[in-house]
Amino acid sequence: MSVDQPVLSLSDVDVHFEKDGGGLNPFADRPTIRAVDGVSLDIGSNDVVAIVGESGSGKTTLGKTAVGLQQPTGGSISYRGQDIWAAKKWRSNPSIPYEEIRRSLQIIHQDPGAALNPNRTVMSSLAAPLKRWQPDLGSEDREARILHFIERVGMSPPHDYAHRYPHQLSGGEKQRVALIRALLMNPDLILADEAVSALDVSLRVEMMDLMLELQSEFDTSFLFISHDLSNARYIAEHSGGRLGVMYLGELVELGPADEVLQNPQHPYTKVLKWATPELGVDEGPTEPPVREIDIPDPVNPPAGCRFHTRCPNATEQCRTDTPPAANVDTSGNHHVTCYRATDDDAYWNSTPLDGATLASDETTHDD
Ligand SMILES: Nc1ncnc2c1ncn2[C@@H]1O[C@H](COP(=O)(O)OP(=O)(O)OP(=O)(O)O)[C@@H](O)[C@H]1O
Repeated sequence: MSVDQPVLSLSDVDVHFEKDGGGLNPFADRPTIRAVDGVSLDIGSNDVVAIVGESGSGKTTLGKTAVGLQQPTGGSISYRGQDIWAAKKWRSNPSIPYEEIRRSLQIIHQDPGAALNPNRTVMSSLAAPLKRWQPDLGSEDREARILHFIERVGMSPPHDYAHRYPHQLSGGEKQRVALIRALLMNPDLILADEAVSALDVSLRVEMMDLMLELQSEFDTSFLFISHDLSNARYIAEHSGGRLGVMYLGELVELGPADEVLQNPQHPYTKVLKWATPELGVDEGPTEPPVREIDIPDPVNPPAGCRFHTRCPNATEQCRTDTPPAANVDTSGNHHVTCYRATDDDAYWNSTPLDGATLASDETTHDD
């Protein structure tokens, strides 16, 4: 294993589900939901990636797949060079055992209450996984470590909080306990799936600031998932991380947060930006920059570029061909899956679809 090896490497990952259906005919083909399609993403040490996209775009499925909870139906996913599913099935004598991979990849969910046993105190809930992963740690050291973390996340006095039950904690406090539980495992990466979405708006920034502080204190990588661009932006910008945009199962744009927001290249990223008033875009179109409001069904996504049915700049080429991910900056860090990112493509000679135009709307481009 090389030290330069990414913590996680997703290569051309697909996750397709069979949908219940077919009516009364048991032999009918079941429709396929293409929850994640062709996603490639490397996450390094001490790296932060925030993924944003509308409901149903595949964010949760991608996150679960990244941490080894969902098996991909195509492509591969590896932890420090070890294929996670080969390790899980103990194929080819894994260089990293699956248990080690599971410990290194932790999760905090939107609803931390659901992950806490209502009949256990905070101390007991936090001690259980530590006992499993570090059986040699004496009970006094274990308690001291837990109390230290409780205080570190701002719950003071720690002894008081340690003896509370989940129903005696606020939503923000439960989320802090979930964060401690993840950190106690000394993980390489934490998946935070809509981890602040259920909190009051006033508490969200506080919680995100805490995650950012702990991320840098422990050098833990974060995969942060949110349907809300302002939250995803906050995390990615404040950590100097990357922002990824998902649309109908595909990662359509990925790059440094500033770059993606100030110079969005995918027409869908421009839509998300338009729909996020917190980003301070005062000027620009009053209508969303799309031809169609409705999002297509992921069971039967459009051919070609999946966004072509809504895209204000779609051409015949977008309807029939799938654009490859292109780099749009010289450092090679900003990728976009759109023909418009390339200068010399046949796209520019292709006929615009009904209602579309090749011209950019500069007000949404350069604001
Ligand atoms: N286990 C499953 N079986 C069948 N379909 C699934 C399953 N999990 C997810 N899906 C479908 O896959 C698509 C992507 O779902 P996913 O939850 O990953 O999206 P999301 O972007 O996280 O949305 P949300 O924010 O609403 O959770 C959806 O159409 C969803 O219904």
